Amino acid sequence: MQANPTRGFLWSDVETRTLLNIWGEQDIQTALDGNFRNSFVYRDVARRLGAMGFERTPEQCRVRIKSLKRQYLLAKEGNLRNNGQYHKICKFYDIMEGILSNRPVLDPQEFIDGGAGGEEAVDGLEEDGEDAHDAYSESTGECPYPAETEVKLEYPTIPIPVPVKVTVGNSSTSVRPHNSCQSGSSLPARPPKRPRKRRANFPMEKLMEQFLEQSTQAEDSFYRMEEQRLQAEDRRRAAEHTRELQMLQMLGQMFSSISSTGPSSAATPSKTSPAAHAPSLSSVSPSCTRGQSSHVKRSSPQTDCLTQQNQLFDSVPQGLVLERFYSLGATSHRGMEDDFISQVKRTVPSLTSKKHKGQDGRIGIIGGCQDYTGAPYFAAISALKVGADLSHVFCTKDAATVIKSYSPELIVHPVLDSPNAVEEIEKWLPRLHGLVVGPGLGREDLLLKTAKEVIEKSKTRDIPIVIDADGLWLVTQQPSVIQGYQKGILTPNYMEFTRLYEALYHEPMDSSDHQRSVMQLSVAMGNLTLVLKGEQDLITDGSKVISCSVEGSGRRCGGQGDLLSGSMGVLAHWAYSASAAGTVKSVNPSMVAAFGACSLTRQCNRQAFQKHGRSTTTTDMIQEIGSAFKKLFES
Ligand SMILES: NC(=O)C1=CN([C@@H]2O[C@H](COP(=O)(O)OP(=O)(O)OC[C@H]3O[C@@H](n4cnc5c(N)ncnc54)[C@H](OP(=O)(O)O)[C@@H]3O)[C@@H](O)[C@H]2O)[C@@H](O)CC1
Ligand SMILES: Nc1ncnc2c1ncn2[C@@H]1O[C@H](COP(=O)(O)OP(=O)(O)OP(=O)(O)O)[C@@H](O)[C@H]1O
Repeated sequence: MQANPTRGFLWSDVETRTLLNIWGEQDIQTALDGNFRNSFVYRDVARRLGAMGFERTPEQCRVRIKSLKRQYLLAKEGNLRNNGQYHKICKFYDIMEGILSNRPVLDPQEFIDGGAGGEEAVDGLEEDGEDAHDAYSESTGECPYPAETEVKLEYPTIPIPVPVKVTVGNSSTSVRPHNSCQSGSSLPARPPKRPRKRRANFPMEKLMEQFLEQSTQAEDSFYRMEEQRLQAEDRRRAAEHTRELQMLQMLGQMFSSISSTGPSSAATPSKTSPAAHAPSLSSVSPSCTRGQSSHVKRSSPQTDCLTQQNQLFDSVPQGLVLERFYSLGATSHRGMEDDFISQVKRTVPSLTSKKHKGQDGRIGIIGGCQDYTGAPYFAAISALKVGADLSHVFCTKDAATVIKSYSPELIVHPVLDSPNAVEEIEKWLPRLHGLVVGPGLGREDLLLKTAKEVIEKSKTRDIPIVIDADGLWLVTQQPSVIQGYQKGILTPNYMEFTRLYEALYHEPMDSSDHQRSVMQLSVAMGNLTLVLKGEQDLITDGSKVISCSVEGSGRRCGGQGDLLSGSMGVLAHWAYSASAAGTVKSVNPSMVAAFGACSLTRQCNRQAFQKHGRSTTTTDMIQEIGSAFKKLFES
């Protein structure tokens, strides 16, 4: 698809988030700060965006980033943070803050004046003073704003309801609504340049709020329309993609039936060619998880995916499938797994006699009700076995005695269904390093409400939060409870994933392309780290997908997900501590923790299965945590 140069301002939220993701990546930021020509950097940004399915020119990316920076600075400068107004001005404030707070201080004037500075210059497109003004208008569809207000926002060329009237001293200035501004040849004459000192007398903040509110409304309605259009386009593309795959599969079947009737059928000739250059098929499965087979009649669930995958790889020219896979920016080869394992190793705290109890982690589990007592126990004991010093369970009254009876190691609080549950749990939050919400929580409104409030309070304390099981049910009802919280990790199984996807996108996910779906969902959740559990665990933070395919076994007993979430709670605490201490760099700590916990769970499964075979239970797996951990992360 060709990038459309006339669509400069038409950026959907998802597209913008994806752009910010890419732009915020360490290597891009370093390149922008360093000696590279920015034109090269934005070319790379555009290429990566293209790989995610959004075709944009480098210039469009650059202008969009510049505009976002401007909005961010206006919001920041406008001192609107306290009353929460800043989000109206800059929807992506939190993401920008996350990225820009790690960068050298920005000069707000640089963006307000529209002058080119550092990162802004691009070969042949340098912006400077007034020229920058025009270049900006043309490529974004935004109109120049009277110079004395110094407000430049990105918004589409649709009517803004009421022109804002502004009084400066004795003179009154009518701020022209945006639709008066046409792109290209019909651009109005540029307003006369005013001396800068007049700006000081202007009632800037009030005007800015008023104007921005109106333009944001107009922008919102425009984006809604645009979103609908993009969704329709996505549906069309998905249908096309499915048709393509079906045709290729039919072709493959035709070829194999021809060759199997031929004289050399015993050598399965249809397979020889693709298999010869198939790069580690076991770790490259763009579409298969256990869940997908629920749509397919299956005789042997454990081999189902492999069979489907092999059929596809056998019948379809390899390049087609792999190209699509890699074009999504996904990496899943062995080297990537090794990299992540060594990152996890770096986060593991050393065991020294200088430490006191609690320093290696105090983890809280929110869950446990009359029906489910096993799940919170599994999660809490796994946290301890991985290496946390203390593990707390906050459960209902009737679950508490049962959970206590499983293990004297756990600290059990029977508070979840008490009238002042939130206050009771909040008392403990200052002492907790990680929270796991959901194992055995149940779906009663009252308990979900308590869980929601505890999540809100934990966010203000910057505690890493893993959400699993019924906690994901809550997120499906109210995604905003965790949306955009960078220390949040969601761990859905296939069922939980589809529910969440449909809640956010209002349409079924593309079950032929899980890589893309996890990425989309993560972006829609504000770049939350997401683990789609299955034959391979797919882990993403919206910028890339890594897959964990450490060998497990075919045994799928209930509770493995609880082992995963409990251990992830500890590893998340360790990863964020290591990141703060500079021990791990240039990598999202949540991704490291997620990868570590997935590898560990699978390794436990494998070891337990070697001993117990079909009778393996989660308790057997928990007994393997010590040796599995040592094998993976301490060898
Ligand atoms: N010992 C205990 O106390 C334990 C308690 N637990 C606690 O139970 C609570 C509810 O959790 P949950 O597991 O029943 O709900 P959920 O995951 O929505 O499954 C519902 C249905 O979805 C399906 N399904 C599931 N996975 C799928 C897949 N990959 N691919 C395709 N389909 C899949 C499957 O449907 P089926 O195939 O049976 O028709 C399944 O029955 C929660 O609090 C949890 O923590 C557990 O931790 C276990 C140990
Ligand atoms: N088909 C599979 N092959 C290998 N490992 C798997 C497979 N499915 C899941 N796993 C492993 O088991 C772990 C738990 O995933 P699972 O899908 O069982 O979660 P869950 O349904 O939430 O568990 P729970 O029973 O605790 O609710 C995952 O991290 C993954 O590593």
